[in-house]
Amino acid sequence: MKLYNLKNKNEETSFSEAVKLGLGQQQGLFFPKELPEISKNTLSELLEMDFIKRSSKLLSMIIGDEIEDFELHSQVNKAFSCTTPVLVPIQENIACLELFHGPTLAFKDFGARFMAQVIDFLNRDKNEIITILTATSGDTGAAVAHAFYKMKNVRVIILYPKGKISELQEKLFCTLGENITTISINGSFDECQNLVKQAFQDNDLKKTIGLNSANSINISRLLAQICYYFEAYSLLTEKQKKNLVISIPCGNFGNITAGLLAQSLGLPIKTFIASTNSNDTIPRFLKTGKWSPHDTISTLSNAMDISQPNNWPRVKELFKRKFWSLKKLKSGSVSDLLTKESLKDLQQQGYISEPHAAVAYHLLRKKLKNDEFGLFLGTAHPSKFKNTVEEILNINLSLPLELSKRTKLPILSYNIYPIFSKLRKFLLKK
Ligand SMILES: Cc1ncc(COP(=O)(O)O)c(C=O)c1O
Ligand SMILES: N[C@@H](CCOP(=O)(O)O)C(=O)O
Repeated sequence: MKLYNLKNKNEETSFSEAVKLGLGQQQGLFFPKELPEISKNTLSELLEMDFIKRSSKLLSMIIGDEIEDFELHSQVNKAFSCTTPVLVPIQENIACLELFHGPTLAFKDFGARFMAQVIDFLNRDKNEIITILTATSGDTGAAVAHAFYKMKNVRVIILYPKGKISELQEKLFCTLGENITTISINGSFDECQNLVKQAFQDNDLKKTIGLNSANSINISRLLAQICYYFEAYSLLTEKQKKNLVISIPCGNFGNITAGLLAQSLGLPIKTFIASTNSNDTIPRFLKTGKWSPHDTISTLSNAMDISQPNNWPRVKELFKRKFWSLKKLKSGSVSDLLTKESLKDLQQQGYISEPHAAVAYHLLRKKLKNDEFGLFLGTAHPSKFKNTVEEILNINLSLPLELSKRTKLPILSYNIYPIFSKLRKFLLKK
């Protein structure tokens, strides 16, 4: 597989190099040079396979012969076997694809766990120290911390906006210790993400600490996420497959990039809806053609509180390469008030959800036509937002073991201001 840097198309790399580099020169994201198209016959064969076998096959088709099939299969098996997606019918024409049955109760487990397997493979028999610097608005941090926990020669540093993630999200990754260091930043997620990008521009630092990132900057994260769109499709009836609309709760736009890549490979998805909370840079851009991010606003769906979505250049590139019009992409933003109403609406139908999925559900209901079938993605377990969900729905939620075993542990985080020189000092000292 060859990839190029979106900021400098002359910079080309292999998949392994792109995974090791994370980000290209001038903070440019890597993007696949070839976009294979799967024939109808191959697609039918793939859809007959189980999740692990199909995902290994798909990733092998995309990545090529850089990683042998048996090795890739073993990586996918280790990464995905504890995170199987579940399809839950809500109404006759709407279902939720739950992607939160992994160890950290969010869809981020797919990408983070696959990336950890690839890094482990690439670093095997080498004694290089790697520093995985990652920014999180709540869920990526936990998935990355657990995926790389106690991995030899890897240290993980996670930055998150202080006071802007849920208490339980924080407990899930800031209580681990060992090779996991967490830093709360006095600022927004966007500032955390900018610190990560700045670190990549510092060549001395990069070399000294063996810098990498497990944000969706890293292409391995997104390739892994393509796989669950195929799984979703395989779980539908023939009628449901016909006019399939998928609504995705969007923050950094990694999830939707993976979905659009799945579509570009030949998965017959009719429409995607990019659903955001009040951090609506993309819906406004699609409406007006103007790029004008506002300051990041705190909302109920905190993991989507992102005003400069990192993956947007990849979405734009894909549309350009496929000669698709951006008009094809539906979008919208949902206020906290409507998020609450949607959560209650789901509760009345017997389904307990959480604010991120509720944003996607709201726009799906609004935009779905009579002859269409709609899926919204359940990206996190409701218990990660226990206080919020309990208050809105007037219920008591019990905690899954993954969370309950961490609630009493102390938070081990450091705290700094979003100033790069401070982070640099920390990274060199620690
Ligand atoms: C629960 C949840 N839903 C949705 C999102 C948004 O996903 P993406 O950043 O891939 O757009 C996130 C964070 O990324 C999240 O943690
Ligand atoms: N919402 C994410 C933000 C990080 O984005 P990613 O695309 O790099 O995973 C989170 O939960 O941390």
